[in-house]
Amino acid sequence: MIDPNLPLVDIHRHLDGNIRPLTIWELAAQHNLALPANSLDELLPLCQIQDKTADLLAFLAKLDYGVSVLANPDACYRIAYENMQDASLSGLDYVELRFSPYYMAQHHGLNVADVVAAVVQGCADGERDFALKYNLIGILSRTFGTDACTQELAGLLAHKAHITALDLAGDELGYPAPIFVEHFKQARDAGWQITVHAGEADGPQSIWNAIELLGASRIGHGVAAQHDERLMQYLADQRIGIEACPTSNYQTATVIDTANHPLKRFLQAGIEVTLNTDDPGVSAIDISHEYRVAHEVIGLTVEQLRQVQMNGVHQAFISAAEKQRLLDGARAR
Ligand SMILES: O=c1[nH]cnc2c1ncn2[C@@H]1O[C@H](CO)[C@@H](O)[C@H]1O
Ligand SMILES: [Zn+2]
Repeated sequence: MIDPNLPLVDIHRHLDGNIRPLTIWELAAQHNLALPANSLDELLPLCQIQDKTADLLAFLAKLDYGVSVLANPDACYRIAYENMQDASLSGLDYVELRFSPYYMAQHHGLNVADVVAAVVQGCADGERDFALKYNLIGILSRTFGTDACTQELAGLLAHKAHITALDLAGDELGYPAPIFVEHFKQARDAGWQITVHAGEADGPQSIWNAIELLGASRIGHGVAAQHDERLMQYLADQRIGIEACPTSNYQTATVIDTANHPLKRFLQAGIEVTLNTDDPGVSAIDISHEYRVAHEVIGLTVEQLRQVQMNGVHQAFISAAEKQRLLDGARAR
């Protein structure tokens, strides 16, 4: 299903939604933190999805266990480093890891910029040890409101050169794009690319807002675009990519069943759809699972899967020369 002669990338992957359960367990023990579980087996159903949740917010609550054990910057370093190892083990040639430093800092009152520094170092060491390319995307967690996002942005800007893009994630319905216009203006001024979670819990207007008000050149999920023909045409014409994450969309009840995911429809409309994992640790999946689902459940042909794989390269936040290096590397194996 995955073509070994093409690069394999994952460009929508939350590193704070991919904390190993064993690491959660070990960090809790190391820092004397209580978990509502007496064993690793009891922890699993708390921090991983069982089939599906009622809605996006119920899904997002599952991420809280992982970040609750980030007691110091070393713990943040560890999960970043392990994310690079996980990405390498799943066969990725290139990964864009996104993270919300305010969310990671919040439980233990860590300094936001220190969290960013630890993540930057963990990923850089992981790149050296596990031989895969990466870029980091900073997240503003909209759920905490505009003031917290101002702090979060400042922490990310303190390490501006190590961050490639800015994203907006969390409660899309409660905290819509228009209240973050100023944050994203600063991000664009810093030279960052923009991708925004939109059309996941809210409708097509949220996607228009992400593009027109925040400057998004990629859209996370974008499921609601299927209800707006003009928007689908616009995404195709402007080559604004959709970062599709089908299993996450099923688990958050964004789609009723995976077979009805609009991935195929988007491809037919000429949109550069990519295939990604979102929160692989919480969803208990990996990238090969998503390709299998796209083929067996959503019904993409082998040729369409190859198209999706290539779209990931096209939409990656890297230069044309770096894209060519990925293509050459894959062809040579
Ligand atoms: O599928 C998703 N939709 C919206 N927000 C998400 C999703 N997965 C994780 N986060 C949010 O991203 C930040 C951590 O990286 C947190 O704000 C978490 O709630
Ligand atoms: Zn996401």
